[in-house]
Amino acid sequence: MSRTIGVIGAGAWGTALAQMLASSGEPVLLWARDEGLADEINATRVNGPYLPSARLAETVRATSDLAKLSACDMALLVTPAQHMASVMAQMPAIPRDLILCSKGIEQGTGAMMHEVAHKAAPDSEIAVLSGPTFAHEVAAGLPTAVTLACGGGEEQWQRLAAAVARDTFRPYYTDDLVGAEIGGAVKNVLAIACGVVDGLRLGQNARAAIITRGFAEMLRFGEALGARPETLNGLCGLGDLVLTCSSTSSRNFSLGMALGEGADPAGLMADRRTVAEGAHTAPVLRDLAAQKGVAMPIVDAVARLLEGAEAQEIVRELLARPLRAEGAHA
Ligand SMILES: NC(=O)C1=CN([C@@H]2O[C@H](COP(=O)(O)OP(=O)(O)OC[C@H]3O[C@@H](n4cnc5c(N)ncnc54)[C@H](O)[C@@H]3O)[C@@H](O)[C@H]2O)C=CC1
Ligand SMILES: O=C(CO)COP(=O)(O)O
Repeated sequence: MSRTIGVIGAGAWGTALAQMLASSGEPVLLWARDEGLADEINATRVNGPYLPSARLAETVRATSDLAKLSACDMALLVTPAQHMASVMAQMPAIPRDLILCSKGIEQGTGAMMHEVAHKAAPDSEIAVLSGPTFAHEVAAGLPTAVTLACGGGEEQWQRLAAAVARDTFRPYYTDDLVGAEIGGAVKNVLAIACGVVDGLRLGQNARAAIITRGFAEMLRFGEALGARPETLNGLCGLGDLVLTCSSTSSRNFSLGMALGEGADPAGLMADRRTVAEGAHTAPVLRDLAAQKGVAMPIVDAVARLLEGAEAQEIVRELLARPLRAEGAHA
């Protein structure tokens, strides 16, 4: 068994996590799909297409050979949510400890990421790392705190916390995998909604209203799926919601802004190299909420906008909804 930590996915977040882990001198093996990118990272110490701001430590080695990651005893999975299953299926063996870092829900199956991972690797112990974490800040060593949800309970937490905590990277424990995943998946959709508000110049009152009413949607959906409210009140829920709903550094927020400014959704999606997970999560989240009888009007609005509905019309509809008690469940 190699003591090297594996990071599967060399987008912005996988690269930042690799650099954060390597900051203590640890060897880290980073998998990039594209052989040319792996070579470029090894030769220049920079991931130009996805995280140009960071110069990577010498102990980060990139490879495009997934089989090499199978030899690690711990791996962070950092692919876009929709590609996690296909990447895992290509691995000859899956490391025992898996830390899932993607934020989304699988289209077609409606599966959460830990369900996708468990199906592909029933013998692995699964954890979820999620929270307010812009990749470029983590790579720069700026202070960051995350939720580390461990399905294997406190024993796994002791092992993983020791492996991923660093001077400026601080994990907090929970055993609530579902809550940790719902926070990250739902906040991406709400960040799109906040971007739309900005793009339409609807003001900061409206943004605060979307964050608060969106958080109520996240809590309702979480309750229906068995998440604990205190998890969603934490870094992976409220923390990440606040970060991504108020910054153009968020790809989801920026996508929403462009929609609010009148861009064509299909064109926006076709032109992307980076992932805006909320656009993939919105339709599947809307369907899951409907199946569970959970009212999520803001999520529904984002899904319709992405299907081409007119933004001003959606806003009129949201504002015309019946008046109700703030704590009401609908
Ligand atoms: N960038 C950030 O600040 C953060 C991102 N995340 C999450 O991490 C996950 C990955 O996002 P980023 O690293 O930001 O990605 P990115 O947007 O920087 O890069 C896109 C990634 O998708 C990969 N990709 C494209 N098509 C693929 C395919 N068919 N199979 C496998 N991989 C494919 C590309 O190789 C690249 O690594 C997402 O779920 C995101 O929500 C979580 C926290 C922070
Ligand atoms: O998840 C993130 C920060 O916690 C990154 O957000 P975006 O994917 O919207 O850029």
